[in-house]
Amino acid sequence: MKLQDIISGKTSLWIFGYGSLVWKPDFKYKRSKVGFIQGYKRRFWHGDNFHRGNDELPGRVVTLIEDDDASTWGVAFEVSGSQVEESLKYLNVRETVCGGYATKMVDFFPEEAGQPPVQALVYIATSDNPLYLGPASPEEIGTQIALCRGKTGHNLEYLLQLAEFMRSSCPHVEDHHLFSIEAAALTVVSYLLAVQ
Ligand SMILES: N[C@@H](CCC(=O)N[C@@H](CS)C(=O)NCC(=O)O)C(=O)O
Repeated sequence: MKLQDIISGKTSLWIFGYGSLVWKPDFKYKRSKVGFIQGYKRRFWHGDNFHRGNDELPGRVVTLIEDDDASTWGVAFEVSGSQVEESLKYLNVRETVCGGYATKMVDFFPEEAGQPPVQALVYIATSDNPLYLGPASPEEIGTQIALCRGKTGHNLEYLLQLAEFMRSSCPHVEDHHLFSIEAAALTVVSYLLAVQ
């Protein structure tokens, strides 16, 4: 895949989303496919002081951690022609400038049987990123998410929308990390509502 061919619109570009992009891409695309990438696990180990948190109370959003035995399910979006530049410009601000994510090319495997893998662009926040928060228990992460909000909305929305995507579009995938955090966050929310 040559960058020149993509920019000139000769070939399309696939962009893989595994967090907010799966339920809110907010850029124009030609088509999308559910599928997975190999060699990475999705973890709520990245901080967010813009979209879902602030400097005092950073939210938690997902990133990808290298793990040869893991795969991460999400959605790949195909962009072509003018959509390429438009989507990359938009994502550069949303993901890189505001979110601290860097880009990488990976193989994306569509869920449909017999479909060959395609190269896809993915946004990953690495552990050397100043916003990186690292591992914590589901209870700690769930509590942080239940209490945080930022310029785009509540951190809880970010969590619940991703959990709902996985249940509805990837029902065969058991994502213990995601669903244990969802359960912990909902426990905190039900407690806060009960003591109101
Ligand atoms: N790069 C991942 C995660 C993207 C993500 O969650 N990025 C945050 C930036 S910190 C975002 O776009 N948030 C928008 C929102 O929370 O609505 C993906 O492909 O979905």
